[in-house]
Amino acid sequence: MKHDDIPTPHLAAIAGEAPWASDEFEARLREKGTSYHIYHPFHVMMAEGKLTQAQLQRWVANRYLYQVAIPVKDANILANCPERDIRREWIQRILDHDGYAIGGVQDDGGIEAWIRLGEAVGLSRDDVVSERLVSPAARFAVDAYVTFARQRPWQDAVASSLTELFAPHIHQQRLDTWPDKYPWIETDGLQYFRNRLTQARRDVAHGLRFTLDYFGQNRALQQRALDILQFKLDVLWSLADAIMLQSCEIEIRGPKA
Ligand SMILES: O=C(O)c1cc(C(=O)O)c2c(n1)C(=O)C(=O)c1cc(C(=O)O)[nH]c1-2
Repeated sequence: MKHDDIPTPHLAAIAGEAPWASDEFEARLREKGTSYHIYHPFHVMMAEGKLTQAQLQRWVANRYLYQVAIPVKDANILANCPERDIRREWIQRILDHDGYAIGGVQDDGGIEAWIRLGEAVGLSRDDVVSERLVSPAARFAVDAYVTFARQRPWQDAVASSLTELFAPHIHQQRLDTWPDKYPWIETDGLQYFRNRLTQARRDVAHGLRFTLDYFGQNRALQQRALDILQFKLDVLWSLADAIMLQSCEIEIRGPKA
């Protein structure tokens, strides 16, 4: 689908309207942060120290699905993108998560750091990588994101990564609250969150620059970028819903549920 061929009626209706200035467009994207999953009751409970060890373990185990999906999602963006300049910057995201060993330099990557987080909360490596603790609904939520990047124009998939605008705040919140609220977690296990503080800011600077520029061409595209960001916020919210429901089940039926 090409972007000059916008089928959605509400976008067609505003196609003739003047685009918002870039700073207003950016402010509207940032306003979407009010529905970020940091406000989901499960994440609020997490920050308040109200989760049991079993609940926190389920969160890490389910979120592993998202961690392994991200580089696959990014590989789909690369595969769909004919622009070398974009690919040169975007490829870094895959290296961040998968790690690399190039010319004697090695980085184990974010997926490995996430597995170590799993170990720090008391799971075994196999508990995490086998995905046997994940809920079916969490899998649907994560699949929706990968499928979006696979099937939609690569520019849409770039815009869908912009929830990362809000991610440093939630990573910092965990770094600030977990040592006090969950002192049983080894602090080495929190390295994933420390790494993401800089990686997410760099990613988002690139993704935001592109989105403001490309989707800034007209009002219909600007609205489309906002709709895409809402879709991605909904993916993250649904993932948290799935984890919260599963963690209620284990409270009721015990850890074998
Ligand atoms: O822990 C979180 O709450 C959280 C949220 C998000 C996000 O907002 O999409 C990402 C991450 N973490 C993250 O660690 C990460 O690497 C990441 C990549 C992306 C993306 O869409 O490309 N989102 C996120």
